[in-house]
Amino acid sequence: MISISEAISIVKSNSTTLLESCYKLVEKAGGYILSEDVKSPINMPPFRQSAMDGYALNLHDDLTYQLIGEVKAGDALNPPLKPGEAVRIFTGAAVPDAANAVMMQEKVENQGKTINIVHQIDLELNIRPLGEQVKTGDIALKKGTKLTPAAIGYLLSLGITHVNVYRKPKIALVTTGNELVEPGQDLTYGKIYESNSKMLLSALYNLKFYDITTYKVEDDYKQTVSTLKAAVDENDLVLITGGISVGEYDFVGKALKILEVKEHFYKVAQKPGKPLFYGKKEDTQIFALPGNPAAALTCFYVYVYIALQQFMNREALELPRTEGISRSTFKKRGDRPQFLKAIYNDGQVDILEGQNSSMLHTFALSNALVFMPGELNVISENDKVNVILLPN
Ligand SMILES: Nc1nc2c(c(=O)[nH]1)N[C@H]1C(S)=C(S)[C@@H](COP(=O)(O)OP(=O)(O)OC[C@H]3O[C@@H](n4cnc5c(N)ncnc54)[C@H](O)[C@@H]3O)O[C@H]1N2
Ligand code: MOO
Repeated sequence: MISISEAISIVKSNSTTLLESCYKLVEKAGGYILSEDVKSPINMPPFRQSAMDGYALNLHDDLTYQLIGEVKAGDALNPPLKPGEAVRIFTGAAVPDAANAVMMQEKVENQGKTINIVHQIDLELNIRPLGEQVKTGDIALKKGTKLTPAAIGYLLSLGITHVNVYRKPKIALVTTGNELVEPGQDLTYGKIYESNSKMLLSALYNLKFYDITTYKVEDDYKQTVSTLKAAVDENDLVLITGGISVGEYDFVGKALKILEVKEHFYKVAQKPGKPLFYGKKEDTQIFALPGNPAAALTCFYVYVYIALQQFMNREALELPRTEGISRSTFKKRGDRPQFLKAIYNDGQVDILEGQNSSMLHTFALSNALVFMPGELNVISENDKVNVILLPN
C-alpha cells in the first residue's frame, strides 16, 4: 500500500499530454487549448469606431459646429468635414476620416443646423482607433491559450471560424456488477440502481470532456476481459468502477493483468478509496476506482483529475486547496488519512455526516473535501483544516 502523495506523484509522472491537434469550429472549442498561434485576419476594430452616441467633430477653436450629416452603425459613409463641421454619430459607427473627436450627446446642445459643445475636447476622444485590440497579421491568441467564453467571443469578433486545438482524450467509463439496474427500471430485491457511470459522466462533462463511451459488464471474468480489452484498445483513458477488491467476483484486477496492463499502483493508504488501481497499457491510462460511489468520486477528484489536466497541458494539475476553520468536530477511526465531505464557505468549514464511502447523500451537498492526515484522530471546532475545493 502506498501513500497518497506517492500515488499522486506516480499519476503526475505517468500521465501524458495529448499533443495531436484537431481542427474545430470555434463555437465548439470552449475549454480546448490552442495548439498554434492564431493570427488576426483583420484589424480590430476594422475602422475608427465611435464609442459614444454623439457628434463627430473636425475640431476648431470655437464651441459651435455646423451639422452636415449623420453616420449610423453599419453605414458605409465617410463624409468629408471641414474644421468646424460635425456629423451626428452613433456608438459603433465608422468615424469619418476627417473627424478627430466624438463628443457625447449629453454634452452637446443641438440648435438644428448647428450644435454647441459645452467645453473643448481632446483629440481622438471617444474614438476607438483602428486595430486598437489587434492589427492584421498580428498574433491574436498564442499557442497554449485556453479557450474561455471570452476567447471564443474574441476569435469570432475577428471573423475566425475554425482553430487548431489539442485534441481531448477519448474516455471509457466501465461499470461492473450483477447488482446494477438502470434507473427507471424496477428495483428487485438485492439490486441497486447504477449511479457511478452517470455521476462520472457528469463530472467529466463538467470539466468539458465529452468524448466518452460507457461500457457495462456483469461479474463475469470472460465478459470483463473482453470489455476491458475493447475499452483499453479504443481509448486514451479508462475509468472502471467496482470489482477491484478481493472478493471471488471481483474480476477487474485479474482481467487487467491478463490484458498486460502495467500496474503502477494498487491500494493507497486512504479513506475512502483504498483499493484504487492505476496502470497503463502503452499510452492508455487505466484507473480502477472502487465501486462505492463516494470512494469512486473522491478518487476521481484527487487522482483522475490530474490525468485529465495533464492531457490538456494545463498548468494546475490538482484541484485548488485552501485552509479553513472547522465549525464541526470529527473523530476518525483507524490511521488512514481521510478525505471528508464538507461545505466550505468564506474560510469556514462544516464537515458533514455520512462519511461512509457508500454514501452520496451528504456528498450531494458538498463543495469541498477536508483532508485529514493519518496521524490526526480528531478535528475539533476552530481547528485549522486543509480543504480541497471541488469544481462547481
Ligand atoms: N475483504 C475485504 N473486503 C473489502 C475490502 C478489503 O480490503 N477487504 N475493501 C473494501 C473497500 S474499502 C471498498 S472501497 C470496496 C471496493 O470494492 P470494489 O471496488 O470491488 O467494488 P464492488 O464490490 O463492486 O462494489 C462496492 C459497492 O459499490 C456499489 N457499486 C458498485 N458499482 C456501482 C455503480 N456503478 N453504481 C452504484 N453503486 C455501485 C456496489 O453495489 C457495492 O455496494 O471493497 C470493500 N471490501
Ligand atoms: O476505500 Mo473504501 O472506499 O474505504 O470504502
